[in-house]
Amino acid sequence: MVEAALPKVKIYATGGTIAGASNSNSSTDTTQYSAGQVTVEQLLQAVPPLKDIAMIESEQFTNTGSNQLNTSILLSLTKKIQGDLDSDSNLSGVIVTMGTDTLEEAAFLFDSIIDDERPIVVTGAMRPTTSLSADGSFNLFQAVSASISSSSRNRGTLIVLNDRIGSAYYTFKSNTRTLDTFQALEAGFLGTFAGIEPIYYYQPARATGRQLYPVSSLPANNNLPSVSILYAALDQGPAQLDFAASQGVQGVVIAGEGDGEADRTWLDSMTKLMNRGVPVITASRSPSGTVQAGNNFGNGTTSIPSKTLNPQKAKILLQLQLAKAPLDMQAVKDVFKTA
Ligand SMILES: NC(=O)C[C@H](N)C(=O)O
Repeated sequence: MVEAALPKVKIYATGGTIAGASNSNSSTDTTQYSAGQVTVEQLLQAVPPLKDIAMIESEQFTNTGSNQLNTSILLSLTKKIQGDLDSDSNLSGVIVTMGTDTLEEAAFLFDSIIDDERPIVVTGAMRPTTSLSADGSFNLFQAVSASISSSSRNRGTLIVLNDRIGSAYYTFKSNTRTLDTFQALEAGFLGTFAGIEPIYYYQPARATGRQLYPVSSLPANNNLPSVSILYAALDQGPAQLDFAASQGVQGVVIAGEGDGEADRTWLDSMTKLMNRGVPVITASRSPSGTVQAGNNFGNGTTSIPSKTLNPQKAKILLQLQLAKAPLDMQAVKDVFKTA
């Protein structure tokens, strides 16, 4: 009897706590360790049963904390993933291991660009490899298990940690420490795991607002337009907005109060930027809820509300849109209308 070949997956490892290790060799160190210390080969060796479920190819893409990544590095990774999917019809799915700090916007970027029914599964960990009850190896196993499941297809990029499957569009890091940090408070999770088996609550679907920016719409040099996120708070005047404008920023996202609010004194600076063709998106510093208004600053403001997107995801969307159609304000408004 000929044995059926195992499904083939590709893992790109970029570092993070899932590849982290304590500097003091302490099994209770979950705060002072260094991210990106362990190689992808070592990660795989720590999960022997993986070889029973999938044929794994792996590549050490970077090995760093996710705060050291940038959109240029992530774009080059995204292009590689799209290339792998395009050239290998035997590939069941792709896994990216990374730090959790910027995982939500990295996953959003993959989801916005990669055009394929096969899943991209992004995973990480909250405890380093040297810790008691380190969560990385089981997260990695579940990520591989999700990536080879036919029920994961046509769902875009998935975030898998701590027994849960979330959509890259809505899921965000909600807690600096806890294992259940990734949440999708309003949209809900797409699924869970019964042990290692992914269980989906719904038929495949994409987020309503998801826009596709295929690789062909993106710059060959992987440099996306510069967009700043500015944080609103009491007593915070428009100086940071004026500074960003003086630095030639190409777009601004305001992490506003509540429904995207800021001090009324921001109004002039915002309007000037918009009149110069620099889009100003109003998002919220609140962790969930939509931003609808876009003109709460008084008469005549024309900022663009981020709708369901938090500031860091809105920033990626604006960067992708400005790369595709620079200086096209109407196109930016249209894209955020359905976000
Ligand atoms: N849990 C983590 O992975 C956090 C880490 N600082 C990182 O993002 O690289």
